[in-house]
Amino acid sequence: MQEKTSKHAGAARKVSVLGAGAWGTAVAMALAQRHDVLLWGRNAAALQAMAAARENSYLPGYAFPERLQVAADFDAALAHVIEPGSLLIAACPVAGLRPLLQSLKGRQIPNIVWLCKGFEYDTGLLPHQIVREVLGDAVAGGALSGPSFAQEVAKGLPCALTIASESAGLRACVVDTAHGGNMRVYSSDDLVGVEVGGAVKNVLAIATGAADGLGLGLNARAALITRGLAEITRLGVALGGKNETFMGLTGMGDLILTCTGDLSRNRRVGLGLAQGKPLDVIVQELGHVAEGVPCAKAVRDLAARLGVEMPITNAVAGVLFDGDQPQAMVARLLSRDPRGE
Ligand SMILES: NC(=O)c1ccc[n+]([C@@H]2O[C@H](COP(=O)([O-])OP(=O)(O)OC[C@H]3O[C@@H](n4cnc5c(N)ncnc54)[C@H](O)[C@@H]3O)[C@@H](O)[C@H]2O)c1
Ligand SMILES: O=P(O)(O)OC[C@H](O)CO
Repeated sequence: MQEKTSKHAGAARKVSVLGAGAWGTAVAMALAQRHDVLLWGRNAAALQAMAAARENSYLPGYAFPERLQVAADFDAALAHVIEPGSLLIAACPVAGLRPLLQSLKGRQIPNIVWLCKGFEYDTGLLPHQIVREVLGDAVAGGALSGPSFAQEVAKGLPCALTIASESAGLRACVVDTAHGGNMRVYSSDDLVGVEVGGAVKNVLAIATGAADGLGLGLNARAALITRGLAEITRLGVALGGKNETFMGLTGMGDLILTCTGDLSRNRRVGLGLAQGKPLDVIVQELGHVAEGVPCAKAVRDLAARLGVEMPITNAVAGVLFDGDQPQAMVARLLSRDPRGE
């Protein structure tokens, strides 16, 4: 894992990353160690500043590799990946995925990979379902997910991710492109399981942040993470995911990272709620997306429709949207009837 160039590292490819937030930039930087990467963002002024400084102010102090170029021209980003075997990466939040994909409709695009973790707020759809709705079945696509803070990846620290796709060709292309150096990439055909794990862990990180912020201790934290994993698994299996996926990188792995790592924006939402800060103030202070907020509402609605029990998610949604106090969230969880584990 510490080797600079793995023997599995594939030949240089063309990659375009659409979305120049923290994660899109960190992934672009990692891939530009070996590939020609073009990073596109919708804010031309921010892109110009990045091109001049050779860094993104979201990730201060981490210089862009030579093979990373930035562009505000959407057509140029698509032209960059015209050759077969190239990779297009959608790196926006879930809320931006549908509009971004709509601008790809009717264009010639290669394999597409998305990095967002959540359910769409209004529809309750997972990212792959949005991709299918907008682009149809003809385009091979997959979700790249797993425990990964942008700052650590930008710094070049080791991480392990999973590419989930129903297309074996897409999985092979992504492994060939991204596996190597300090990044390990595993494959899975369980798109639903991988996406559900990545989405719901954000809600549970809000719960854990709130519990830690209230000083409830490490025992409470471990209980929330463990029962949270049971909750993720129940929903994921009900939606067609595989049980074992939730024990892997995109399930338990990402849940542990996000619930315990102070780099997590979702955990920081929970810490802020415990301090009594209003949600809009917390979100404004973050300056980044916290997917667990819209996801809590989408998951609460979906679980109710499916008859899946999700007490921690419901308690988080109560604090976020119904004016419940974080202390009441804990009391509500503790007062549930005893049951078999
Ligand atoms: N930051 C991380 O450590 C990390 C790690 C793994 C996964 N993710 C996931 O990646 C996604 C993006 O997170 P981030 O950290 O980059 O968020 P961020 O808040 O740092 O940046 C989001 C970026 O997306 C852009 N954007 C929004 N809507 C868009 C649209 N329609 N078209 C193009 N660009 C659009 C914004 O302008 C902004 O630059 C989220 O779903 C997040 O959960 C983040
Ligand atoms: O900062 P968060 O809470 O959005 O989490 C980032 C990544 O999803 C961790 O894998």
